[in-house]
Amino acid sequence: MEVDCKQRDFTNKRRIVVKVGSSTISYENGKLNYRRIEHLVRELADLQNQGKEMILVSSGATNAGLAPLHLDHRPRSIREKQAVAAVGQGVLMHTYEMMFREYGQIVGQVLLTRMDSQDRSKFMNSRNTLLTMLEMGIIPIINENDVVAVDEYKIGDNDTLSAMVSGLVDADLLILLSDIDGLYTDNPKTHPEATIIPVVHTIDKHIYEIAGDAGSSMGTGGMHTKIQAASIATAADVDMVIASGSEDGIISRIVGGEAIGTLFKAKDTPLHSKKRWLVSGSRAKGSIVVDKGCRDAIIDHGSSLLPVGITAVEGIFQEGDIVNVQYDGIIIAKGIANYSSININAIKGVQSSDIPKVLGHDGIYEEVIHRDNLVAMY
Ligand SMILES: Nc1ncnc2c1ncn2[C@@H]1O[C@H](COP(=O)(O)OP(=O)(O)O)[C@@H](O)[C@H]1O
Ligand SMILES: N[C@@H](CCC(=O)OP(=O)(O)O)C(=O)O
Repeated sequence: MEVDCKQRDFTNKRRIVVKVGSSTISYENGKLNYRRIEHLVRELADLQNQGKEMILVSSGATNAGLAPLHLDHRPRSIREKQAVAAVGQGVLMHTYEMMFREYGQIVGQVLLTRMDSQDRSKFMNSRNTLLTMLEMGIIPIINENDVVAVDEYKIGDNDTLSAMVSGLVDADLLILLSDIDGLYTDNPKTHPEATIIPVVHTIDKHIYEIAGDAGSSMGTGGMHTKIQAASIATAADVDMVIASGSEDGIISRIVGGEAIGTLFKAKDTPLHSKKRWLVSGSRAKGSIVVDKGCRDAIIDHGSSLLPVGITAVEGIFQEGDIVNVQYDGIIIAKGIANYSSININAIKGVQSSDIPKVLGHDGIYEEVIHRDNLVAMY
């Protein structure tokens, strides 16, 4: 983990995704914080006027549905939460639409589920719509489609959704606004002595270990989902900043290059379309666990994944499915498997030249994942 307090050069960042959490745009009693929303809208509109392309990922539908339904807390059951979100999403959009109109901006609602990016053609469709909106000067306002998204179609948190969106539209910068002003060495709500980390260059196990759960009953996922988001964004070549949503003017200051919050540096390896989809849209069906040598070959040398470095296989998947590659308990890469989980189990630890001996006619590939179909996420 390196620390770097230098000014950041964000002047060329043109396409910017801003994500606001429920805790940023609502009060603790669940009601909307109009003052905050107004400041946020004003900043986004102003940056759009400067020629930037702004995209807003906004949480808060569930909270915004509480007051109209005379509820004082979020319901427990998923069905009721979905019904409340259906009401709240309308309230939220109406509020944004009115406020953005005051500043002469047109907004469009985009509700996504994992299904909308799971296969590559759907990924490209969602991408085309969003890019067309940007071309037309529309500010997309995105949330998960909570009303229909359950189980396997659910992304589950808007930190991850905003990182996926950033990859989907080739964003230059992702800003996560939260109730905390960055990643700390420990959860500052329980460890007041914790200090902020200004820059993270590599998202390693230590970074996951210090990231805890949500600080309020309103947030989903806490710092952990923000680190997952950073892993997707930086692998998709997008810089990401976590900063406080309660400071007025913070987005402009970040875009202006002030060293605020925690910056997660992009990998600086522009990705081709297929790899972009692998990182930002696809969902893994299982995991391949590798040893240290294999980890180093993939991360440090961009090598293919060979059977000799595999120690275990998790889940059931087929040849051609997308899988995570794990080392030491964290996901270090994502790729398309050349073999099924059953066959990988049979060839794990084996030299590539011996694959045909183990698998017979099925053993046609030297690599379990070819480097062209493998993206590092570490
Ligand atoms: N290492 C850490 N650094 C900063 N915050 C942390 C850390 N670990 C856990 N947290 C908690 O994560 C919270 C932010 O996540 P969350 O409540 O989900 O916010 P949001 O609603 O903005 O998405 C913080 O308020 C804090 O309590
Ligand atoms: N889609 C949900 C929010 C999910 C979510 O990630 O919330 P948060 O942690 O506040 O960003 C909603 O609009 O209520």
